[in-house]
Amino acid sequence: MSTPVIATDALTKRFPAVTALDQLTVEVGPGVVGLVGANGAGKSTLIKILLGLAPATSGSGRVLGLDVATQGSAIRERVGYMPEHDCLPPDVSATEFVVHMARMSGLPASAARERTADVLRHVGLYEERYRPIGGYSTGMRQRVKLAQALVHDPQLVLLDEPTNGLDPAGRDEMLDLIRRVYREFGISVLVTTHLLGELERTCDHLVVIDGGRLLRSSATARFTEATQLLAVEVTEPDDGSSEPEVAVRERLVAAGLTVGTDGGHVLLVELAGEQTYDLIRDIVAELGLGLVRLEQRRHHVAELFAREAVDDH
Ligand SMILES: Nc1ncnc2c1ncn2[C@@H]1O[C@H](COP(=O)(O)OP(=O)(O)OP(=O)(O)O)[C@@H](O)[C@H]1O
Repeated sequence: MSTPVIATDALTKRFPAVTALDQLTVEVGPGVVGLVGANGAGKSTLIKILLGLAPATSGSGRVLGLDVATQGSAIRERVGYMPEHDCLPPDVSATEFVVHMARMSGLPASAARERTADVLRHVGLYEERYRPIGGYSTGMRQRVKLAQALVHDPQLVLLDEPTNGLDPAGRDEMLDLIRRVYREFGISVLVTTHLLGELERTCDHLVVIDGGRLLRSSATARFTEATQLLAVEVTEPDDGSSEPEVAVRERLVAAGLTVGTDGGHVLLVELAGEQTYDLIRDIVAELGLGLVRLEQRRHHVAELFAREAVDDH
C-alpha cells in the first residue's frame, strides 16, 4: 500500500465529561474517504487533532507522514479544511474572501487571484462570485467554503459535514464536486457525515465511528457486497394493527435467527441455510400476514448500526 494519507494509533481525546475519541487506530490511503458517525461520535474532534489544532490526550497521529503533535503548521500548509459551521463574512464577495484566504496561506497576490478564479469556477460559482456572500443560498455558501479549502492547492482536504443543510439535489451536486476534487486534481479527501448511506457512491473507503470508537474501516465495496442477508417485508394485517414486522421479528428471533432492520419496516434476517426461507414463509403465514418481499440483498452502510445493535444482544 502507498504511504497512508492519515494514520492514527490509539488516538484518544478526553474532555472532562466525555471521551470524544477512544483508542482510535485507523489508516487510510489516497482517495476519497468517508468518516461516518452520528452526531457526537467524535468526527470534528478527530479533524481538529489531525490539523494540529487540538492536542490528543494520548496516542498519536500522522497526516501525509507528518506528526500531528509537533508538525501542525506543516500539516496545515498541505491540507485544506472546510469547517462544519458557517464562518463566512456577509459583506465581502466570494472572490474577495477566497483571495484573502489564499494570501493568508502564503500565495503572492497574482497567484492568489488566479487560483481563486480557478477554484470558484471549479465549484460552480460564476457571476455571483462578485456579489456579497450575505445574499448567497446555503448551497452557494458551502461552495465558497469548499473553494477556500482548495485555494492553496493542498494534497488533502478535510471536509466537515459539507452536505449539511442542503436539499437532495444540492447534496448530490456537492457529492459530485467532492468526487471531482480527487479525480481531476488528485487531492485526497476526508469527508464527514452523520447521514449513513450518503457516502456510498462518493467514497472509495469508509471509516465508521461511534462514541469515539472505531466500528469499521474498509473499502466501500466491502460494505455493500452481497451478504447472507434476507430482506423481509410483510403486508399490513387485516385487523389494521400497525408494525406487523415486530411480531414477525419476535418469532424469528425465538426460532434462533439473527434479525435487524433497515431502520424502517424491512427486516434483515441472517441466512442460516436454505431452511431460513421456509421458516420465514411459515411464520408470516401463521401470523396471518402476506409477504411483500423476501429476497437476498446487498448491505448498505446504514445497516451497520442496526446490525451492531442486534449483535450486542
Ligand atoms: N471543546 C469541547 N469540550 C467538551 N466536550 C467537547 C468539546 N468538543 C467536543 N466535545 C464532546 O465530544 C464529543 C464528540 O464531539 P464531536 O464534535 O467531535 O462530534 P461529531 O461527531 O463531530 O458531532 P457533530 O457532527 O455533532 O459535531 C461530544 O460528546 C461533544 O459534546
